[in-house]
Amino acid sequence: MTSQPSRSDLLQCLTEARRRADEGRSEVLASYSVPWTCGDPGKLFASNRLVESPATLWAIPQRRLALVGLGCAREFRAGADEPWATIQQKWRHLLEAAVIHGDHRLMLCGGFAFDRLGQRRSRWQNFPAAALTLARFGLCRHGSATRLIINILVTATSDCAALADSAIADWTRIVSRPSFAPRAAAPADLSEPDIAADIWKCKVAAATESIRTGAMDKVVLARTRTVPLTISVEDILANLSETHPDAYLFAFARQDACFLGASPERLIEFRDGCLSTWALAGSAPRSAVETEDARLGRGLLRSAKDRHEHALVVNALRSVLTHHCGRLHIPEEPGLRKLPHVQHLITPIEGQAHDGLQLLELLEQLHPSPAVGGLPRGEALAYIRAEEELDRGWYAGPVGWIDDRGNGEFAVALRSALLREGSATLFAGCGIVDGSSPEDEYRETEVKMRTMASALNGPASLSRRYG
Ligand SMILES: C=C(O[C@H]1C=CC=C(C(=O)O)[C@@H]1O)C(=O)O
Repeated sequence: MTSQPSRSDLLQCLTEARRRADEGRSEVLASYSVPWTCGDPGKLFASNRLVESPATLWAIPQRRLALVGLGCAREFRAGADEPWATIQQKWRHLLEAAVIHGDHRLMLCGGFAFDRLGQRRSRWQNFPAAALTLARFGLCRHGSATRLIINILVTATSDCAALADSAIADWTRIVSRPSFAPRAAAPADLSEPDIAADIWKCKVAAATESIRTGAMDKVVLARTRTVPLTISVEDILANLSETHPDAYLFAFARQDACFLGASPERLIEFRDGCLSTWALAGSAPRSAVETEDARLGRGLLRSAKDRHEHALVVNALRSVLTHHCGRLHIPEEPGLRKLPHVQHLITPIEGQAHDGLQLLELLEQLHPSPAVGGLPRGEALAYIRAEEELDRGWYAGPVGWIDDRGNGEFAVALRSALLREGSATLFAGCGIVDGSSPEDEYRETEVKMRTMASALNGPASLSRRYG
């Protein structure tokens, strides 16, 4: 069922917020929602991302879950030396006096840089170290039900009628904004060149040697590949959604840049104290031939090197979670997570958090897990900063959402690319442990980049799922 936003209901919500602001609050949130018939969330995001910045998209196609955020009512940030829990405190403070009209949850959506202390390069200039956005316009689809949400901050002097009118007019413009045509091929921006294959393999060899001599147990090294962008964001999202229906689809547009991907890795799902996280590490390619694919999977399950790489992640998650959980369930043996181009070892972990534990506090302790950083964490991060020669930006950082009850879900921003100025920079990394081979690790990053490479190649490549 679709209904237009009702001017009188929105005005009533805004007026009540102004009344509360008048009682001594500097600003009060008015949050209004109405049922909506969702078109294509990817299209809505893509056609508005340059005008309604920041724009956010979060979706799990298989679960029929999609969140789109356009524009900003309030953005919460944490500086490099501020705990992420401060964001949750500020969020709770804003919610205390909020006026809510409609049957919806209020949600922040956004992401965190992989390394808040790492060097910043220009390509990530609009992506802060931590930014969770309360969108001015939100679309929340859950199964067959979708709601349009309008969030507005009101002060004691706000003109509520003008706010209501401009919100309704802006939403009308948003839904009728046409899609962008696919961009013509533009020269790729190579001002920050990607590392040459030989040099990267030397880095892997050097890291393996460091590990062999006992400086670390594991380090994840990443690299990039930059290609011209010849396809629209709408088509990229449609391709990802079709090929990776059970992945976390995410897209964050900030000014003219857009970071997007299809992540296979859950960092945390948190619902009323029940939490779930996945250890995901250890990889093998897929094969289109079933028997060969099964052989590759068995080989991965038996590989001592991959089992060790995986166990380091499981143990690191266990040591964080034991402090915070009454009940904790960790299977003894990993299983396989099969994706279109690659298969991974996976251990799904579940627990019951102690009372009072906050999602963002836990998130900060879980990140970066050795699946994207290394072990010991401090040594691995220092090694990455010194040797990787890459600003990872939001790649391999947590991306996701948190709602007004403190529930939420965050994925690790893998299998992703940053689009900017006619080019797409693809990111991929792999865990280096004792016994890693530079050739194999290089090939593994190539395979991991295929998620984005094939989505960027347009519909023609989609039939070659294992190519
Ligand atoms: C760092 C990445 O993958 C991680 C997640 C799964 C498997 C991994 C591995 O086998 O190395 C990595 O730890 C990436 O995709 O860029």
